Amino acid sequence: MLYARTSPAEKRLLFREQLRSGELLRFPGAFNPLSAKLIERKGFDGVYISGAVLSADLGLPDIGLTTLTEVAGRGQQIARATELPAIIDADTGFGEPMNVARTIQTLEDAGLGGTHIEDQINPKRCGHLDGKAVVDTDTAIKRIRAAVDARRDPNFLIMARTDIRAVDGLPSAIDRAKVLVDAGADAIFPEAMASLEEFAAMRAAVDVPILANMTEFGKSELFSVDQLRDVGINIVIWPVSLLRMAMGAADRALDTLLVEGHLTSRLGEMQHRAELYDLIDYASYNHFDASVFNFHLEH
Ligand SMILES: C[C@](O)(C(=O)O)[C@H](CC(=O)O)C(=O)O
Ligand SMILES: [Mg+2]
Repeated sequence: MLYARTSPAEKRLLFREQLRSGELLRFPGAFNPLSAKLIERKGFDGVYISGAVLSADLGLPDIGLTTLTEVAGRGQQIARATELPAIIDADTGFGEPMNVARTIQTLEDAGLGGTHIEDQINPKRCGHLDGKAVVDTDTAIKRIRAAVDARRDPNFLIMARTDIRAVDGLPSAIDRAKVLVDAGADAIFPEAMASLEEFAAMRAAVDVPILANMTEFGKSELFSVDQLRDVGINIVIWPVSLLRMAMGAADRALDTLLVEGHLTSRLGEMQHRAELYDLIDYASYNHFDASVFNFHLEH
C-alpha cells in the first residue's frame, strides 16, 4: 500500500549484494510508477529510469532539455513505487562538476539506487545517433570524481557511461573506461558497443560491473540475457522498450477507434480492470478504510 516498504538505503545495500553475487541483473525501463510495479511483480531485479523516456514522455527529444528537478522528481515517483532498486539516467550530470555533485546528492535524496554520468559534450544526444561528441579525458574524470566525492551513502552506485566507442572506436572506449574506474566509478556503461566481442573485450579490461544497453533500433545488436551473461555482463537495461510497446499499442488502438468506433475487438489486449486493481493493491486500501473498495470481479 502507498509506497515501498524498503528504505532507499536498504534498497542500495541489497543492490550492492546482488551485484556482488555476479548474477546478471535485469533492469527493464519503467515509464511510470505503475509500470515499475509491473516490473517488480514479474520478478525482475530492478527498474531503469531512462532520460530518453523522461523527455519523450514530455513530448521532447532526448537532447538535454530536461532539468535536474524534473528528472529527480520523476525518479522519486518511480523509485518509491517499488521495492526494487532503481537506476536513473543523469545524462551529463546537468552541468559542470559542481552541478554533478549536486545532482548526485539530489538523486540520493530522491531515493534512487544509482545513476550514470556520461562523457558526452553538452548538449548531449541519444547515444545511438550519429554526430555525438565527447569531452576530453580530463573533463570526464572530473565529472566522475565530483560525483563520487559528493555521495553520502557509499552504496549509491555511480556508473561512468562512455560514449566514445561510436566516436573513436573500441580501444579508446577501453582506455576511457579504465581511467574512469581509476577516478572512482563503481561500474562502467559502455554505450553503443557493436558486438558481443566488444563487450567481452571491455569485460577483460575492467574489474568493475558492466552495464549493457539493449535499446532497440540503435547501434547495438539485441543480445539475449544468456548471451550477455556468457560474456560477463552484470546489468542489462531495456530503457525504452516498455514505452515503445505501450505507444505501439496505443497507436493501434486509436486506429481501431477511428475505423470501428469502439474498442471491443481489442479488449483482450487490455490490462483488465481487475489486473490493474490487483497491481495497485486496492484491497489493502479497503482494509485501511472499508468504504474505499467497491469493485467486484463478477460485475
Ligand atoms: C539509455 C539512454 O540513455 C536512455 O536515455 O534511455 C538512451 C536510450 C535510447 O535513446 O534508445 C541512449 O542514449 O542509449
Ligand atoms: Mg539517456
